[in-house]
Amino acid sequence: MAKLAETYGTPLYVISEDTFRDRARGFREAFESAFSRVGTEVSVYFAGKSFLTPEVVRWVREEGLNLDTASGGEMACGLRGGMDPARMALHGNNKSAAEITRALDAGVGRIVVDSLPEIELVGRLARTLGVTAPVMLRVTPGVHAETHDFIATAHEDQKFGMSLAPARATDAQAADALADDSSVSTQDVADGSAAAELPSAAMRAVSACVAHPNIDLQGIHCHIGSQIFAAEGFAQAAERVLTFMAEVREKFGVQLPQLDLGGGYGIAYTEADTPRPAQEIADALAQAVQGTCRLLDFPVPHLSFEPGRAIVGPAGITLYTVGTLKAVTVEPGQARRYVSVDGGMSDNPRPVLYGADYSVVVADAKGGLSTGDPVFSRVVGKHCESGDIVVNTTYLPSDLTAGDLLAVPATGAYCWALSSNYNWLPRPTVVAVRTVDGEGQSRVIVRGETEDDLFARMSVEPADSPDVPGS
Ligand SMILES: Cc1ncc(COP(=O)(O)O)c(C=O)c1O
Ligand SMILES: N[C@@H](CCCC[NH3+])C(=O)O
Repeated sequence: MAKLAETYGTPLYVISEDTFRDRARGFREAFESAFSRVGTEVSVYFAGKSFLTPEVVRWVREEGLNLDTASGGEMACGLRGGMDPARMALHGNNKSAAEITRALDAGVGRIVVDSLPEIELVGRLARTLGVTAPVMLRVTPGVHAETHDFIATAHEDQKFGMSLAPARATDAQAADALADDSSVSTQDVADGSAAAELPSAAMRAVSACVAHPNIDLQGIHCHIGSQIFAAEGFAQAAERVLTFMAEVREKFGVQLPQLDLGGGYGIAYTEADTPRPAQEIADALAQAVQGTCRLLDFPVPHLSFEPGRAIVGPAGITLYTVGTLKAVTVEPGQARRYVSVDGGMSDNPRPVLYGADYSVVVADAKGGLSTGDPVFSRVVGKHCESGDIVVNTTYLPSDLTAGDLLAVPATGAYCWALSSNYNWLPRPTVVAVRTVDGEGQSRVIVRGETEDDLFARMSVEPADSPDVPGS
């Protein structure tokens, strides 16, 4: 770590290619083996939103995973990294016509449609291009995942997906649908008597897809949220979506061949987190899917999964250099030492966004040699925000001094991906490390930004332009 910091400077994101590959392969093999025992195949998509560069795309494809993208930019990165478009998925609750056209043109394997209006848009664009769009429908199964509200995505009152719950006449969308349906009178809408007849948004979406000649409806997608430990939520979601697929079969005579259960598997940020091994999650899910399919007399579909954090999160570490140290009285007789480092919320906004906890270790030689007592500490960044916390509560040795090196583990996911230039801090370098023939190697996979990079995108008036009088 000290050598990396010396070579590349800090703050520094360090990504272990070996850990990434091991975890990517581990997830793929765990899901493949669990579901082969219940007689079906699986595809594992790496969720690119967690951390994506062309180099990462190469690791993903070499390990036999597919790629989940959530924007035109992520899709472009996948293509630039050499991913077969057929092995890519495009997500998003507000895809632009340009993004959809690009996906159709490139031959992206699945477009995960998020809303009723999007079906119309995808269908129209596919017709214009003379192609058939491969579509999955994202539904919200109404599962309340135990995680931070901002990263839970399967309950009703949020922006993603289409509800499986029957619509009520009071719903704005439902009222529109009823108004469009000539078999229902305005009076029925007004007094709500047609409500029981009204199908869910998800069922109406299936109906629209089935009717469209340029849409090939392949299956259903759901994603209950992120950083989830309990397998029950995933199993419950699978059960509800499979029940819906059986209803689709009954209503439309169509047996959808694909079920995508998204990602969301939690990782350990601190010792308090207890993630389950991939094999355990996969086995539990395979059992739940098989059990539900038996009950419904529905053939087990092809399954897909989209882990992001669980693959890249533990592969990343951020290195910081200690700067200012300050003791603050918390209450009489109790002090907290504030340890400021040379980065913060611009390279990791997760603590301020989600109250996320991290751990920290001293990463230079002193880490191993220190005889200093542990001191109650908080590691903070250098930004103009008091919420700019890196590690909320920790103990660091009393002899910690400016210039020491700290390492924060488990920063591989949603740190670089969410980074910013707040306070004009250039984004740090990302260096990938691996072991070849017993030798550690490192190389830059994303060059750190310089001030010139930041100025390069701005109009800069010549220094001799006149000041506004009086200013
Ligand atoms: C549709 C979808 N798939 C996959 C993921 C990846 O989630 P995670 O990184 O928690 O595995 C997300 C993010 O929550 C998502 O929205
Ligand atoms: N950005 C979130 C995860 C969002 C997952 C994408 N839907 C996090 O850092 O935990």
